[in-house]
Amino acid sequence: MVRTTVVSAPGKVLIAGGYLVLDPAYPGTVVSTSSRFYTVIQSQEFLSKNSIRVRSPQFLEATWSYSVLFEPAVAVEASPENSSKNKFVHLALQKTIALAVELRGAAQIQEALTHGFDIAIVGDNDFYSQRAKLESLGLPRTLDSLTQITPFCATEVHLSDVHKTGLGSSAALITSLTSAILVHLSVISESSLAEDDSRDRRQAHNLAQYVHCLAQGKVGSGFDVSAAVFGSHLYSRFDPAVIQDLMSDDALPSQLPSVLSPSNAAWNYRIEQFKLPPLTRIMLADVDAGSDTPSLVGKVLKWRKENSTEAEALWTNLDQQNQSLAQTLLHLGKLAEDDHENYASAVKYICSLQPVQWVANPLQPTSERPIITAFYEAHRICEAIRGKMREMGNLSGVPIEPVEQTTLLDACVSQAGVIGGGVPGAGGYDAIWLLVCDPPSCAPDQSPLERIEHLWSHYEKLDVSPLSAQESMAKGVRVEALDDVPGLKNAISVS
Ligand SMILES: Nc1ncnc2c1ncn2[C@@H]1O[C@H](COP(=O)(O)OP(=O)(O)OP(=O)(O)O)[C@@H](O)[C@H]1O
Ligand SMILES: C[C@@](O)(CCOP(=O)(O)O)CC(=O)O
Repeated sequence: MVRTTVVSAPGKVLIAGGYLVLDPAYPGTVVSTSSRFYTVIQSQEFLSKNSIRVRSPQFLEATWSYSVLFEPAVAVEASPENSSKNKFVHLALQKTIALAVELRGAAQIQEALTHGFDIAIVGDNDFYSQRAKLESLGLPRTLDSLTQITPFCATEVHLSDVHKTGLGSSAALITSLTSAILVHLSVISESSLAEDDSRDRRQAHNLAQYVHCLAQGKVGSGFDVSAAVFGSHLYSRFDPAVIQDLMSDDALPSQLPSVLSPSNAAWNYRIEQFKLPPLTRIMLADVDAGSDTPSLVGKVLKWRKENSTEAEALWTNLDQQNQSLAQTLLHLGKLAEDDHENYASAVKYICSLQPVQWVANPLQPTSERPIITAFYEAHRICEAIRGKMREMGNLSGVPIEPVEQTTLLDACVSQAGVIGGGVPGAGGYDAIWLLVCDPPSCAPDQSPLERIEHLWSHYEKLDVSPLSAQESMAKGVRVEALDDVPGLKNAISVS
């Protein structure tokens, strides 16, 4: 029987904390998405000993072959016949196998590679823009249309030409790939990877975080990898010094176990529980081809450095608003837990009213009032954060929430039942997020979801296409059964 390991990891949306989260003093609020990357590893008799073949069947000419050498030192070499390079995949193989050899000994890893590994990697359709596909199928840009596209559908382009949607494909890919190899080589156990804060999960985090930094050639805040491993949370970054010694070309495999160890206290990232309130749903839109995040980040950080007094005041204010938003959303979750009936009834009530009307009704039952007030507070804070992010953009000369996005977001957040929204992460032209009420059994003409879909699909000033992602119910990285993921077996089968 072919031995198979499947590990998935979610994408992310940073709803609050863009730029600030680069500084360990300021937490960011990251929501992990139902859209995931999947890595499927199969030990195949037809592949030669110590060989690894990696395939990304959603792309043209996306197969890469590698050989694992154990002498004189462990190394993973790309085949000269590969038609392209994939730095992310290559580094993931090199570092994960080197760590595995250090932790389990070369003999165990060599034994596991008696039959070569076939590794297939696929991402949910949400990671890549589906506008062209919807158009070619003659389908309107709605959530329902997205369900009609084959899961993990072929993009018909080379990987380097794909239009990504900003959900953090590389972080989800690296996390699912490195964790899948660790599980397949029995370096970490399936059951322990599933536990919230287990050693194995932290081991998977430290490795993925390191490989992602190496592949990107820089140490970002790391919230994307952290969301891929742990799911939604409030994230405060780690000190880059922890991996500094491993970032150079001279780094030795023997350094990996201690630096990447789950017991290494220098991994000082902080994670606090977070999830969106019940009966609400995040909605994401792929807006327009866009902005170049690295240059946005560079400019904002330069402005902050050169204008430290003004920046300090702005950062402090934004941080207060960011934290208030997270706490208000968590408080709503608590209110729902304490009194689900009144909570559900309050959600239903605000569903058909614009935010400005939510707290205007003096006849509101007192039992629902604190709930509605908290929803209004969340709305108000989202708007305040948007204002401050615009200010950051204006001051640093960067289109964080450019005027086109402002017009679109204003139209969205004034709809009945919309709690708030903004530009995710670094901002720019290419995406927006909204938090909308999503009560059960809502008549279509009463549903905020449908109102937003209608607004987006009829919006003439910009191309706006929904993504199907919701908040992930499963927390972060997880082992899957190949047959249980709809469309996965088909997507990875060799045609
Ligand atoms: N399906 C895939 N198969 C193999 N490699 C992939 C795949 N998707 C992404 N990659 C790797 O990740 C790299 C893209 O990384 P990059 O950092 O540009 O993405 P990102 O910023 O995470 O994207 P996003 O816009 O989704 O946030 C690609 O060059 C490739 O090496
Ligand atoms: C600007 C920044 O804070 C967020 C970038 O987020 P995104 O890639 O736009 O989702 C950078 C970072 O945190 O690494």
